[in-house]
Amino acid sequence: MLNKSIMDGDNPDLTEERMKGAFDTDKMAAVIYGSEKFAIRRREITESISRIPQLADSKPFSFMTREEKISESCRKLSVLSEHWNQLIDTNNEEEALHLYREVLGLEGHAFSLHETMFIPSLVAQANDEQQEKWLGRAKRREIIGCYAQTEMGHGTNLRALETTATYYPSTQEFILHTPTETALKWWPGALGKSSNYAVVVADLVIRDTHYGAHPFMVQLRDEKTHNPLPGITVGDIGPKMAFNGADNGFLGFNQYKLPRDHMLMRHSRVEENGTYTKPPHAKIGYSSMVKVRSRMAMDQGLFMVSALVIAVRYSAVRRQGFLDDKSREVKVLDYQTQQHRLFPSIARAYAFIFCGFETIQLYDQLLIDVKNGDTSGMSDLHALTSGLKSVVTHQTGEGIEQARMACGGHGYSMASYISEIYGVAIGGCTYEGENMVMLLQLARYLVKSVELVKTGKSKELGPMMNYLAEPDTQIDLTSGPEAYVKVFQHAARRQVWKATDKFHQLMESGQSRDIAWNNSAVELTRASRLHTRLYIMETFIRRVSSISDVSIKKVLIDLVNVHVNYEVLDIGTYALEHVSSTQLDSIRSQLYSSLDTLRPNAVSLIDSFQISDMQLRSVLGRRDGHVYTNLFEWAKASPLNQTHVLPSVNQYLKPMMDKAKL
Ligand SMILES: CC(C)(COP(=O)(O)OP(=O)(O)OC[C@H]1O[C@@H](n2cnc3c(N)ncnc32)[C@H](O)[C@@H]1OP(=O)(O)O)[C@@H](O)C(=O)NCCC(=O)NCCSC(=O)CCCC(=O)O
Ligand SMILES: Cc1cc2nc3c(=O)[nH]c(=O)nc-3n(C[C@H](O)[C@H](O)[C@H](O)COP(=O)(O)OP(=O)(O)OC[C@H]3O[C@@H](n4cnc5c(N)ncnc54)[C@H](O)[C@@H]3O)c2cc1C
Repeated sequence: MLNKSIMDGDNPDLTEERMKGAFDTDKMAAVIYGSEKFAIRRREITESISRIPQLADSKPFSFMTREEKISESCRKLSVLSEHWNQLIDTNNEEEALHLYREVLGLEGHAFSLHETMFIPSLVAQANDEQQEKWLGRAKRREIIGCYAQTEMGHGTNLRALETTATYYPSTQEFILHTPTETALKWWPGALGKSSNYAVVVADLVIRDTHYGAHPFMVQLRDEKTHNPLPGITVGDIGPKMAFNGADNGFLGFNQYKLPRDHMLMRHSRVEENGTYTKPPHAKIGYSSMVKVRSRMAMDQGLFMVSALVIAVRYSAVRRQGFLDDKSREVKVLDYQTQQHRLFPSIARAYAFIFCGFETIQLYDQLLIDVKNGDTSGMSDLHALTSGLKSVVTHQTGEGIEQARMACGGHGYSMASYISEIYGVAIGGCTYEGENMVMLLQLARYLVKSVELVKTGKSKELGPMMNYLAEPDTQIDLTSGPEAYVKVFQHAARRQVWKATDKFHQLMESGQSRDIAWNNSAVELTRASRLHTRLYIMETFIRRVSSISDVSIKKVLIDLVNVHVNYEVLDIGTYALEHVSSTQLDSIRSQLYSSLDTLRPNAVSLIDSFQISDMQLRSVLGRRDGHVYTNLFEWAKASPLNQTHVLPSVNQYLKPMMDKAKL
């Protein structure tokens, strides 16, 4: 049995698909999750969780109010705390994240930011004594922390943050203060009601000099009563588009005193007498953001996969209309339009996850380098992750929305759960740096790279930038995926140079740097997107080439073929400057035949992610494929169906109709 999720009693249409798969889904899971060991651990953790009944949802999540969702996740966290050490290796971040995803899903919970930003901030920014004091407590979950940076008035422009941390040598204390309404911290996840500590980013002020954003470890609530401490105003910012199991919060300080050693001092310091030592790199305080951005390709890939698991399984059991055989309706997955809607996203999801592995490793390496005093890799990783987070969040949003539409009417129902996945995923277009802003950060790096080439310093180009210095060459599209990489290189190079030239010309014409930049910004963001998509394609091909298992490699090459053909067509207007319209026609034909080739493996490709029903929370996407029975059961469980006649009918509708009868 190659697809390990074949079970007796499953919908035969899905079983048929799983039998068709030409590769072993466990082996594919090992490729997806980076190692056989981790793929096995994932399955073991999922299996162990399923044996703890208290970790199951107490009722369908879609029927819960915000309060119920928050209470349910807290209940599960308290159950988890009894089992933590048996379930996972607590020092393994990936195992912990898998456990959270399985048990708590994606709508947020009290520890969402604790693991992803609070602890990483302490790890990267606190000095040894501070880590001694807080890290153990945080890791043991004696305290709950979050990351409070964004304010009501400013999220992007960190230099304009208004919350001040003013140092007074006389008392050796900082005074944290919120001078205006717009200075209220606004948005931080798990801040409103759950966290009792926060890493707060505030403008450091010493003797009237403003040193800009610095991180501080701040206690927000009493550890015994959980009440806010005097001088602190904290609360929930209200319901959001999605993520409503999370208490994103607001936070204000009224002359709140903080001991000197609560500024995180690994990189910058304030001495007792107020002497300030600046960090070895100006942006080192931004590392918690780079950490999360470096994870986003992986996380977003998994969001996209969740939607695709639902849409592809559903498409394999949904029968509507006829092709050749007029005696039986076809699975909608057999329609070319359906495949075109879904398969390129499957390819992107694989590509994002492979990119995610690279950037996570690059961040881990950077952390070590920075600890050893070497900050030279910071700009490269900042540029890479800025572009990547922007492109993957945007494309993930597009892919999930297509997946929803691919499920027809039932996709629109919360039974599919796709709208929640969509809402959560597209939050990523905004958080951790608004996408346009981050594309422009990468653009700075691209422009500088062109300037190096122009001034004969190509040798100093950073990783992935050499193609900017290379001349255009003839492209032979029959030479395999590398030819498509060449198309992307040509297109990205041309756009990067074009945007840079425009920026330079505007400055030469007398515009200031900032105005010239703004007037070139759309072209610059286009350059950043093309560059990033080139990186994604190259990484995908590189990863697939390194695989030795023949059956796995074969299907992944099929997926690469879908990817490269689709991507080149998708940048048609740029590609046309390098390939002819006849060549584009032939790419189109190849795309259609690659969709056809992939078709038998579609279900196995998404099954390979081994996302449990518990995590998926989708009635439509369940592994067993009994869509209609499951859907009816779910609808019957709706709170509206617990009584035949709603009170609102008796109170309003009936009297209204009765009156009309008179
Ligand atoms: C846009 C910038 C980067 C601008 O910063 P700035 O200090 O004003 O910079 P500038 O003077 O314009 O200079 C730019 C320069 O600073 C460099 N730089 C910027 N960031 C980094 C970095 N992380 N590492 C290394 N270098 C960095 C850039 O490369 C530029 O270098 P250059 O001047 O070109 O040589 C910054 O303000 C920023 O990062 N804004 C985005 C804010 C953000 O991401 N907030 C996230 C809040 S937490 C959150 O959302 C959590 C959600 C998680 C969840 O819910 O799961
Ligand atoms: C779900 C969610 C969770 C979050 N969690 C946290 C958290 O845990 N902690 C935390 O501190 N924050 C958090 N945030 C806040 C988030 O990081 C910010 O909202 C984000 O950085 C964007 O900043 P902004 O809101 O100021 O947007 P703005 O910058 O006001 O964006 C508005 C528009 O202005 C444009 N714009 C702004 N500046 C420029 C520029 N220089 N050039 C061109 N265009 C520009 C943007 O592109 C955008 O179109 C969260 C937000 C969300 C949605």
